[in-house]
Amino acid sequence: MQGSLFLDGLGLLGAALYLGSYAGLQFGVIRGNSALYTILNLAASLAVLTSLFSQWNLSSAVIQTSWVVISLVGLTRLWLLQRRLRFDDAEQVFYETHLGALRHIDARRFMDAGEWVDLAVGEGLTTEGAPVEALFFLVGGEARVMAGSQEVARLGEGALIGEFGVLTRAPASATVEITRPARAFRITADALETLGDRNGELLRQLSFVFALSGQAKLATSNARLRGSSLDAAR
Ligand SMILES: Nc1ncnc2c1ncn2[C@@H]1O[C@@H]2COP(=O)(O)O[C@H]2[C@H]1O
Repeated sequence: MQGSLFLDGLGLLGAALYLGSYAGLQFGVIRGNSALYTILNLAASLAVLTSLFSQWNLSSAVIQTSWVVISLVGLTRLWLLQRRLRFDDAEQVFYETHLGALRHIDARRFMDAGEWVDLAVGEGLTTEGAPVEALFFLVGGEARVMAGSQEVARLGEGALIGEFGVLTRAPASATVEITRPARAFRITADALETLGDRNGELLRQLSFVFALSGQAKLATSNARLRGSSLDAAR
């Protein structure tokens, strides 16, 4: 008798969980593709399924068992997706420095289309006047930026290199060469083009990211020029 009371209670709890999750979905409190929604449905179906042991009903058992299986498949799919979207430490730095405005999945696609490379001192990343073949993102190390024979900047951790020309394949505005061993994310102009053909929104976001980086560099260069012309005038 007590056991049957317990099972009835469990059945009612299951019903409450079903109704609560459905109401949450309809009222916009819970998202249908969230883990929470699936977990509530899993708990509801397990509770109702267990409660059937007090009063067996085959069709209800079939529904609840199917609900449990579908929920478990859904949760496994969500877990696999989350795992795939995870960034390692270097990727996380890249994401936080430049790619925060991108959807997680698009940042993942972008990074999957490139590779991480170790760059030795003397290695050239761009050659002034030659088409930009790849974009680099530096993690550590250092590179110098040469316009003709003049050094115009030094770039280190967090810098993008090649962002002006990589999408348009314009001639590089400067020659960039590694001066301290660096680890870098590298994505070729070809890979970016393929990515952009498939995903126009990602291309638009990347253009924005590259423009922001270029703007910051221009502002730094202008400030330096302003400083040196003031020095010259004194
Ligand atoms: N004044 C500058 N300061 C910092 N970086 C620069 C400067 N001029 C050129 N660069 C970098 O050198 C790269 C050469 O290729 P891009 O012109 O595509 O993009 C350029 C920038 O990433």
